Amino acid sequence: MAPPPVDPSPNPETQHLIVVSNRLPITITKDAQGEYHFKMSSGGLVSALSGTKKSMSFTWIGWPGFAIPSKDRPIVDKRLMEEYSCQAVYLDDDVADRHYNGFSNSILWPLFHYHPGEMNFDEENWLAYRIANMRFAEAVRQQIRENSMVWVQDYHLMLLPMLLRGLVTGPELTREFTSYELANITDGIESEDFSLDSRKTIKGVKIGFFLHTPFPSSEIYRILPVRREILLGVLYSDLLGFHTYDYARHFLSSCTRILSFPTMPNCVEFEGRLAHVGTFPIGIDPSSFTKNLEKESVQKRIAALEHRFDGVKVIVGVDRLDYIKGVPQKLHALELFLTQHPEWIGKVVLVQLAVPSRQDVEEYQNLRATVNELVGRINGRFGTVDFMPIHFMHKSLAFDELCALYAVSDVCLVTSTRDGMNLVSYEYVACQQNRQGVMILSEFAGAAQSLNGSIVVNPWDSQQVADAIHEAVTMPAEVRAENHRKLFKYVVKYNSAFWGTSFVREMLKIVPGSEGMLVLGDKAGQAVLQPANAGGAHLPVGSPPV
Ligand SMILES: O=P(O)(O)OC[C@H]1O[C@H](O[C@H]2O[C@H](CO)[C@@H](O)[C@H](O)[C@H]2O)[C@H](O)[C@@H](O)[C@@H]1O
Ligand SMILES: O=c1ccn([C@@H]2O[C@H](COP(=O)(O)OP(=O)(O)O)[C@@H](O)[C@H]2O)c(=O)[nH]1
Repeated sequence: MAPPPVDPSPNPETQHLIVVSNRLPITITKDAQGEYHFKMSSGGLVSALSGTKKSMSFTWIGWPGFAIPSKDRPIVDKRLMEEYSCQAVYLDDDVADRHYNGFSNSILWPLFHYHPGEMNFDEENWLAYRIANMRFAEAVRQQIRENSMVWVQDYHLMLLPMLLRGLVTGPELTREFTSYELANITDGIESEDFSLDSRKTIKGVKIGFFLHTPFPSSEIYRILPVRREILLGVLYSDLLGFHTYDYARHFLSSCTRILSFPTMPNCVEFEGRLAHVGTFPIGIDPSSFTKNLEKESVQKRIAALEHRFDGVKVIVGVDRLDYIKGVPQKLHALELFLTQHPEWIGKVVLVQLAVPSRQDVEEYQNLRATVNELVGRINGRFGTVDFMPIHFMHKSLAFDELCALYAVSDVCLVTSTRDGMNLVSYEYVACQQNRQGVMILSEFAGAAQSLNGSIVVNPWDSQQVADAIHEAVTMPAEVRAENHRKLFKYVVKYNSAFWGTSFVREMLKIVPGSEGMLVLGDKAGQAVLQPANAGGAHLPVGSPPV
């Protein structure tokens, strides 16, 4: 079967793209009068994809974040589609809770961030994960047409590529292995909406998947009781993207060790098809920060903060209150620094913003107590009537305030014990054109592979982090300027639009078979496999790791 001709200059700007993520990028609220309000949300994935939106048109499908009664759904759906090009996936409260808190954030999240001790595997939560993924598959199917490109985001939706592939491939083209695996995932789940009986072939559909978290070493990954199902779930994608080369490499070795599938450096071969694997480091939309800093109100706020912290070096920390962000490690290092350098007491403050996150999950509640205690202890030890070394806020900040805080800070301190990328480090660099502050970055954040010009530290080594704080607050202006120049150049060039368009361009280069699979030839039922991009180096696509 000859592959259809490929457009030699694929153009992401004209592509029909369906983005699917757990959360919609819109925060929906209902007031006392029963009226609905819609607002663009904040957060890493939202900011990255908002940048992409400038250069591509897409429909975004996701969960609205809370239960919306059936009678209200038509009006919500209408506004979402007309004003934001979005479609909601409605989940029952119990399914939503078990899918998000129970499976995604209590099993996959801790495991992917090397915290197997925090992992609580539970069959009910696994069932909810499968149900939620099926609901998403059904919602996406409503939008799919011939040659659609579907781009699935993150660990909440790792079964979706397989379920979608099942829905857009007619029974006549579905191989036995796939039928068996689909039955395994959907087994025992009654659904009016999701029925494999109604599947039919829709030609040219391409499916991409991007993981925003790390993919752990196969030695950690293999702990997962449903390790096979999750790997197979994403392998039905045409292109799988990761932030760093290491995450991609870990994924490939898990495919070899757990599934015994043949892998090449940039793809996995199975079921007569190829799943391509690539590295696409995400970025931010730097202009949204630089432009915001020009606003008069933000300039006034910067002046007020500079006055407030006159003569004091400000270290900023901006983290969701998550155990992966290494906030206790950061506090220990600050304590050590102040102990070893008492001359800096009263002259350095840490402004730590801890954004509330996933508060229904027990580990997050425990972390809050630990952090509160540490902040109290350090402030009690080094604080005076006039001065507190840590300004701690457990809240989220408005964008203007966040930009002003980034801009007035002399140092940004990121001590994540694992972090897929860490966009805060990029945002800090974007806001530092005037001050040219110092970026201290954990080697365990994906960003450390790209942000050349930072001081890279091991957050578990308190002495090293304390030394880095000292180096940062005493760094000569010309060294700061040179480091910032490199960092800023990188952040501007490898921005979120670059990330999004690079991924889509790679998808466009892949040649689908008539059934949307990457089979380039078929002899007597035996697939003849060739990489869609002969010699194509999907590793790395974005920028070379520094
Ligand atoms: O939606 P939440 O549960 O509140 O969590 C917020 C996001 O957290 C995770 O972010 C990751 O994606 C960032 C962008 O690629 C990356 O920089 C960061 O290192 C990751 O932790 C999660 O993966 C997102 O889905 C959540 O929206
Ligand atoms: O009060 C705040 C402070 C920060 N952020 C944003 O949260 C994102 C954090 O992304 P990152 O990749 O650093 O980590 P994640 O929280 O996604 O794991 C950044 O875009 C921040 O600007 C936010 O939404 N509200």
